[in-house]
Amino acid sequence: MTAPKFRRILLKLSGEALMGDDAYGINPAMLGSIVAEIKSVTDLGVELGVVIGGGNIFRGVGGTATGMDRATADYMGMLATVMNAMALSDAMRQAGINARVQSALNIEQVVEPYIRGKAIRYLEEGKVVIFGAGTGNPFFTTDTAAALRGSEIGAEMVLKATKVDGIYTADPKKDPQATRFARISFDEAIGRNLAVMDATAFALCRDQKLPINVFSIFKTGALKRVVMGEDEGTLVHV
Ligand SMILES: Nc1ncnc2c1ncn2[C@@H]1O[C@H](COP(=O)(O)OP(=O)(O)OP(=O)(O)O)[C@@H](O)[C@H]1O
Ligand SMILES: O=c1ccn([C@@H]2O[C@H](COP(=O)(O)O)[C@@H](O)[C@H]2O)c(=O)[nH]1
Repeated sequence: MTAPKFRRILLKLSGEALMGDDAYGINPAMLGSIVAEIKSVTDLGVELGVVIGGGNIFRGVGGTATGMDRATADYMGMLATVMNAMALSDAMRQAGINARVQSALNIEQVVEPYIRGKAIRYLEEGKVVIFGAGTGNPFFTTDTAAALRGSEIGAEMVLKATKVDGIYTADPKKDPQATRFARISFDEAIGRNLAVMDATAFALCRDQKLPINVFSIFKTGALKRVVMGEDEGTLVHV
């Protein structure tokens, strides 16, 4: 059997994707199918860190729309990602995957704090590490957390698993004429202001020479295809 192309990766999972067909929250069937995709790569021996979003529960910008203070709303958003991380970890446990949650915000009665050295040790032991609470700072996103944790753990690639199957010339959900890039450089993605990922995340990955692959979490086998080095979604390169 062919070996995976990557030894250690950072997977950014869309929070919104967890809703499945529901209007809010975590859909158990959707969670189960995401875990099955993850198991297909952990079974290959790939070391996996995961950052999960919170858009299925709460986003800071949504809170500010109702007059809430931005930083307060962002802390709520970060706590939403911890709930998703806990749900994902438990679904992994049920599927026989050994996972640990580490949080960038201290809530030690609930999950352990983020400690880089410990996270790396868990990865070396074959455990999946789920990084909750984003970067721990308001005004950032979980995309930036993925770029940050990916850089810290020495991941060879950031895999952004989202609701669309790659990066397009414009948001494909709004513009049916948009066309997909097979590959795009960081400079072009930033220059074109492509909103699939925030510019801070793109810039950090560019500086760290950490490639990103954007693909659909709804497409069965796509995660494994990326890990095997096959052509899937959009590759963002230096
Ligand atoms: N140029 C583009 N190419 C592809 N998708 C784009 C583009 N511009 C905007 N998008 C939108 O960006 C979305 C993905 O980014 P976003 O981080 O908002 O969602 P997410 O991955 O579901 O994250 P979250 O974890 O916050 O829920 C896609 O669903 C798509 O509709
Ligand atoms: O480093 C971070 C990461 C996230 N937030 C807040 O959490 C929500 C949910 O994250 P998404 O990336 O949008 O899924 C986000 O909208 C922010 O409000 C943060 O403040 N800092």
